[in-house]
Amino acid sequence: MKLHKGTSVLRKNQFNLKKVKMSRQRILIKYGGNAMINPELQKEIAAQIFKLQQSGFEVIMVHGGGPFINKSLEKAAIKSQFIDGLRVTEPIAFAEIQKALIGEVNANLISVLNQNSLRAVGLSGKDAGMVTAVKYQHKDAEGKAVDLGLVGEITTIDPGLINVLCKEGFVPVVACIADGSDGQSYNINADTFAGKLAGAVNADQFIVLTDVDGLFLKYPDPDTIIRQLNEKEVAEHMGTTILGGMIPKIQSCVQSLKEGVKKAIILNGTQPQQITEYAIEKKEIGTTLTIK
Ligand SMILES: Nc1ncnc2c1ncn2[C@@H]1O[C@H](COP(=O)(O)OP(=O)(O)O)[C@@H](O)[C@H]1O
Ligand SMILES: CC(=O)N[C@@H](CCC(=O)OP(=O)(O)O)C(=O)O
Repeated sequence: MKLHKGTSVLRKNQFNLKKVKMSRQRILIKYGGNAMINPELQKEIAAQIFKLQQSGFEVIMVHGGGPFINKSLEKAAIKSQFIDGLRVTEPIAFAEIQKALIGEVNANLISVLNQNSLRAVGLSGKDAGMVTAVKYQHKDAEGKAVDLGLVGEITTIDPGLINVLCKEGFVPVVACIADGSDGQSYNINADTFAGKLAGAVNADQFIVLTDVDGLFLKYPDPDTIIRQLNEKEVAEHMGTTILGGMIPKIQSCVQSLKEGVKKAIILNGTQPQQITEYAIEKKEIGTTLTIK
């Protein structure tokens, strides 16, 4: 059949679009902590995500917001305690944490992203029952059970909503909270949440943004940055080189790789240009995790 010239161009474009969509790479970015507190940095992060989309990537963001939660709890005169990097979450604290993460951090982030050319959609794990959780049963170094309150462990993830949004060019921005089938809502460490979600949505790349260039062999000396680390080396460095906030970041990267993510890296979110330097310009930066 002979097609009208215009139609044939349209068909050709549609075909190309389909092809691009089918081969689109998906990047999940974890954004949190100190790299989040400066609004100017948030604008730059938005510009980086825009560049990724222009280059054909689908982008999903998971965010934390530790410093914002700390402020909210302080304001409400609720004491906050961390055990092994996890915030002990009493019900009264949970209410403030949920307000801070969904009502403040997520809402503000969405405004910044959408004022900077993106079509970002604010979510938490609760939406459409995307992420479900159970109470996390923590054990200390001696194997003794420790009650962390409403800290959750992810049980299921339904990637359907994320797939629909990404296909249409939206940027899902997900706060690290989920419901349990027991009627409780849970507070989940954002690194852990992000790594699990990266695996479940078949992300090609998982980028963890923090406030340093990567993992340093001798923290805080940036000249000792470790460019690549495999699972065996992670085990060797755990508790010696890998300390504090780096523990859940490294663990979530390894977890995501085990669940099929192709590349996992820690980059400096206070240097937002690192995102495209890594994903588009392929510069050798950050700390890359591997499982081989
Ligand atoms: N070996 C290490 N190399 C780099 N940073 C380290 C290392 N060990 C511990 N850290 C700490 O981990 C921090 C990042 O974790 P965290 O503060 O939880 O980040 P975020 O707030 O971005 O979630 C760094 O600022 C640093 O203080
Ligand atoms: C259970 C637990 O510790 N939850 C975290 C969730 C936020 C988070 O992880 O934020 P960052 O990524 O900014 O650290 C908390 O309450 O601080």
